[in-house]
Amino acid sequence: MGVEICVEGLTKSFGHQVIWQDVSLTLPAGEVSVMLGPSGTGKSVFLKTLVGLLKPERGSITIQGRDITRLREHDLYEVRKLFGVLFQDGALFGSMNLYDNIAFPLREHTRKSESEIRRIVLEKMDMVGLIGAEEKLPGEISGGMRKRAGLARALVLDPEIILFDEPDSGLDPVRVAYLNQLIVDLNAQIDATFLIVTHDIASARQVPDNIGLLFRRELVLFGPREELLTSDEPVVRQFLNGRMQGPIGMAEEKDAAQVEQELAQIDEGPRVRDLTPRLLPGPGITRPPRWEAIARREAELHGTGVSSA
Ligand SMILES: Nc1ncnc2c1ncn2[C@@H]1O[C@H](COP(=O)(O)OP(=O)(O)OP(=O)(O)O)[C@@H](O)[C@H]1O
Repeated sequence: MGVEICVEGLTKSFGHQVIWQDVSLTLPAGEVSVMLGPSGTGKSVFLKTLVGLLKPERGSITIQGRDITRLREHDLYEVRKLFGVLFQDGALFGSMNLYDNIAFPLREHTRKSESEIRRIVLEKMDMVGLIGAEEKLPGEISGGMRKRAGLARALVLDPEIILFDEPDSGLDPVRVAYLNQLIVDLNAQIDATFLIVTHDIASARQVPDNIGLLFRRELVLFGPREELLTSDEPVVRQFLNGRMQGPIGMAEEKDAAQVEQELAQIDEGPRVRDLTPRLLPGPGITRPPRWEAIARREAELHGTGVSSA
């Protein structure tokens, strides 16, 4: 059923450069959360810190009752097995075919027989729609297929938590739509806790239960999707609308007077509090109770007449 991750007062610096400070949030078990933020605000650093690859200076990350920032390497190794990570480029080995790439964690971290490994690898390749591509090399397939192969590899150890680092980067809008549907379907099927770092606002509007935004070395907001999508916070409005006017500058922050002047000139008209309908698991995917409840709520909100799959 996925596990909860509780982050409290987390601060990460490199030398004198503070990346973010005093970050507190809870990723609820089994839910999908998205982390947004301008480039360079430390979203990837946040993912690496959660999985224990980077050590924070202050704060705690509690998973299954243990603060992983204080674990020794051996115990951390055990906790890492709870995680599956989809890196930006899929992080596949270029010289290995997809089958061997996806089998790699099983061969490295388990004592399973080759026939058992085969069963698991083909099951995960089927889940991400890659059956038939076992012999392909990463260089012979499209970026979208590489992402799906990376996702299949992230799934083979049956993770409780999956971290996605910009799963949509480099994909065309149609492939992004397919990938989003795959993410929602997977969440319904495996019930793990998902955290997705993305720049894609359309995905952030449709996919998650919760959204967070990092800016100016702080977590500006983290909460239910509806809360962020309808927030009046200037940085949130600027980010969601992808416009230049507001606190986020080209490379550096703007001064307060300039921001105030820019905001005064914006005429957004009547606030369109459009809550984009949530993406639901596709037909053929059995909806667990959590997704049934979401579908009912969506149907009430949007009058879509959505019923169970
Ligand atoms: N190992 C490291 N050592 C020193 N500085 C680092 C290290 N890793 C990241 N940084 C710095 O941390 C900051 C945040 O980087 P990060 O890649 O997490 O940003 P991001 O929000 O994911 O950006 P983008 O959206 O462009 O991918 C950057 O200034 C980067 O140079």
